[in-house]
Amino acid sequence: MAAATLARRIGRSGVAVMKFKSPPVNSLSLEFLTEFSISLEKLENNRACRGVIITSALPKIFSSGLDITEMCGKSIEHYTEFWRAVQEMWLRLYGSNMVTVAAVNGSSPAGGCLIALSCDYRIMAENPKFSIGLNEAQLGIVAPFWFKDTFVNVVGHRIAERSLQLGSLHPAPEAHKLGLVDELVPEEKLMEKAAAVMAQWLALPDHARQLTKTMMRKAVLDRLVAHREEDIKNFISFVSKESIQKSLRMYMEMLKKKKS
Ligand SMILES: CCCC/C=C/CC(=O)SCCNC(=O)CCNC(=O)[C@H](O)C(C)(C)COP(=O)(O)OP(=O)(O)OC[C@H]1O[C@@H](n2cnc3c(N)ncnc32)[C@H](O)[C@@H]1OP(=O)(O)O
Repeated sequence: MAAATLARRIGRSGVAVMKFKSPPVNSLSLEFLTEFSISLEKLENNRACRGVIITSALPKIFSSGLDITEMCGKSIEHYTEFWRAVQEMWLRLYGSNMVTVAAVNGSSPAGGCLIALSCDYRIMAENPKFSIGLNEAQLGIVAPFWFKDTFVNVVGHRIAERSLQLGSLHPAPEAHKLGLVDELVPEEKLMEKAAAVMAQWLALPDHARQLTKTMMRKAVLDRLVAHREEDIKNFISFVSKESIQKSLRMYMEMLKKKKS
């Protein structure tokens, strides 16, 4: 692949560390998503690997979510390929047999939040400037049902309903209070804590933990698998609307203006 987005390392403990490295903000482009899914598949098939810690190599940003330029002014074929790659990434991560720990060392809106939500445990740097949440509504777009299902499974229906409707990005302390992240630690302790949590989860017999995880997540995973093509059609029809294209363009302009 042209851009090296990820680094992987499997230690003697059977734990891989995956670091997102796609400057400037780890946005989830088609290339990034494809590389991420392939990396997950390789780790999944590697018997030496029992767990993965996902973090960012960039300062202040875990991931800025789906790459908005992939959803602006592109062909139907491109939207199809892109959305299939988003689905594939989620099916692999949410359905992983490995223990997955997100070490959230920066802001994590929308698709970035989905990645963290799809892990078994989330530890975030206790910096109130870092925020996390499914903010799709703020862009004038709607989080798909499987983003919503993943969110509900973590924080419960009421918190998810309010947070999704408002497109809230929660500063780290609030995210912790809502249960969106499991723990806050000083940024310099993040990886040490992630390794300790990982060791705790890996102390259990794999088969019992894996079957329990499958039992908890299967219904939500099966729902997307059963409606995958319909979900792609919905995405294309939604994102192709001129009103949605306009919202996305305006949002990108707002991001650029913010700088100047
Ligand atoms: C239609 C069905 C549902 C589809 C579901 C979609 C889910 C999604 O994930 S949508 C994406 C939602 N993401 C966001 O709302 C995040 C937007 N970005 C930010 O809020 C900020 O960039 C940041 C907090 C992540 C980082 O702020 P910082 O000040 O450090 O950097 P910036 O100057 O804002 O950005 C640098 C550079 O990157 C571009 N960029 C940022 N985010 C994205 C993105 N998600 N996709 C594409 N490009 C992005 C930004 O425009 C800047 O570009 P330039 O340097 O060219 O100006």
